[in-house]
Amino acid sequence: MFKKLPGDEAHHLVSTTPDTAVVFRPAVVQTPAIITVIIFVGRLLAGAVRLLWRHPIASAVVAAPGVIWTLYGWRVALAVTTLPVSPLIPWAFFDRASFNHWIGWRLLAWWRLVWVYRRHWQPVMVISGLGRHVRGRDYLPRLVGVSCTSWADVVAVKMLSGQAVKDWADRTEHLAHGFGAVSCRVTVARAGRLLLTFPRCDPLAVPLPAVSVPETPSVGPVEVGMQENGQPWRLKVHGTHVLVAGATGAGKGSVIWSAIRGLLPAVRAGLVEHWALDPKLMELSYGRAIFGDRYAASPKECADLLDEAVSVMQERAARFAGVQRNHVPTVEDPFVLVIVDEVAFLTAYQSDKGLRQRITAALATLTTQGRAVGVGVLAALQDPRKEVMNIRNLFPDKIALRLDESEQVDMVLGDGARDRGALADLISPRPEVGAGVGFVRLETSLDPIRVRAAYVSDEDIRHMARDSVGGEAA
Ligand SMILES: Nc1ncnc2c1ncn2[C@@H]1O[C@H](COP(=O)(O)OP(=O)(O)OP(=O)(O)O)[C@@H](O)[C@H]1O
Repeated sequence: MFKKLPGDEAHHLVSTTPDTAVVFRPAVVQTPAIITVIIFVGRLLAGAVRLLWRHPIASAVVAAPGVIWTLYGWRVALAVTTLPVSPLIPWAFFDRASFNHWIGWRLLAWWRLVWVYRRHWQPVMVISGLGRHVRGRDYLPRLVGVSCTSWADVVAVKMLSGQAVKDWADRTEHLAHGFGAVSCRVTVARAGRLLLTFPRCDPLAVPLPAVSVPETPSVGPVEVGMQENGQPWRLKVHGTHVLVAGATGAGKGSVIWSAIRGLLPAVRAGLVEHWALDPKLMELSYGRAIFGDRYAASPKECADLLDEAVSVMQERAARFAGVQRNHVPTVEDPFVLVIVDEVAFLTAYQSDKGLRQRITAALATLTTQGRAVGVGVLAALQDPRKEVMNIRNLFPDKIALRLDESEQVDMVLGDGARDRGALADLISPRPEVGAGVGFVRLETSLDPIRVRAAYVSDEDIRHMARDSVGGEAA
């Protein structure tokens, strides 16, 4: 407590030693011990009443054994406490999934709420700058609740009035480290309410084997890997165009090959055709037999193949005009998926200006007009800068695998994607941990989803090529 001086007096103070701060001596008030004790006991009682009021069931569960012990002895108390819990043990052993669904995750959520989030809430909010300390009072965002899934804690928060989502998105690192997680993602639940996702473990840390080839022909969405929440990652290829961006070794090949693999039954049924452009001669050449004569490697061949795709597109557009607005794959008009490995080889690094312009024009035509007539483009790209790929915005769906620089994340996924947790520049460069890992934005949500593509090995590709040759021969 500081002795208060009226403002006028402070103005008229004259220091006899210039450049020396005026020091106000605090007035010390001795509080009688009895008052301190009364305040302490009062707070204790108020806390106990608040606890009973807020958590009546939990309090009863804890207090009941003590009461029974006192009244009937410890044997009865032990029997009463263990009997209701005993059926849970076999349940947890034999049907872990349903046990976790009904009991396990709720218990864990309660524990994480008490032990991690409520305990650290005040210091983390104040130090990260999300809470305010005004005239001795803390104004903190409200911790609404915690729920747990198999891999993450989801914390519901009510923001302080006047706060913006960006205030939180800018502090994901503070929040993650403050609550002992490796990362934090911010999602808007509704006006003023956020969901913060703190991963507890990483289900994508180990490589995924190739997804088995589907039984029935389908043009997608094709299962190409797994989402962070354990759900399959299904990639839409029909009715869109997809750009896969990632540094060298990021695993672009695994996305492309998983998509090709998932469409194989539809290829055999004649509903899909894969057209491959392989300017690096490394990736797609491995399964060359899958593409038949729709395979091009030299820039001239690539330009010719793209022009052919444009012709197919224009012929269909002329036929469909006024008859149908969307493409339905049939044997007569199959879905054509034009697959381009390292598209910048053809658009930016191509020394022949004439070919470069031809290829860029054909790609731009396909990506602007091909969707509705059943011609899609799936392209891989190492460097997403505009100078390298000036038509990248013509691809409605983009996937950001490991990127070299943080600025590249928003170039691929759109403004604000990195702030919302798409930390593609922090994906591990170790192939076993980070290859095929990336972020996507699904149509239904602005929030980026972390995914991992399944790894289609050389052996898998050999099988696929052999089967497609066998299939054709049959
Ligand atoms: N989904 C995946 N899961 C695990 N490991 C993978 C996966 N995809 C690729 N890898 C490993 O990472 C290595 C690099 O992958 P890949 O060649 O597909 O990357 P890329 O992005 O196509 O690179 P580049 O642009 O240089 O061709 C592969 O040799 C493989 O061992």
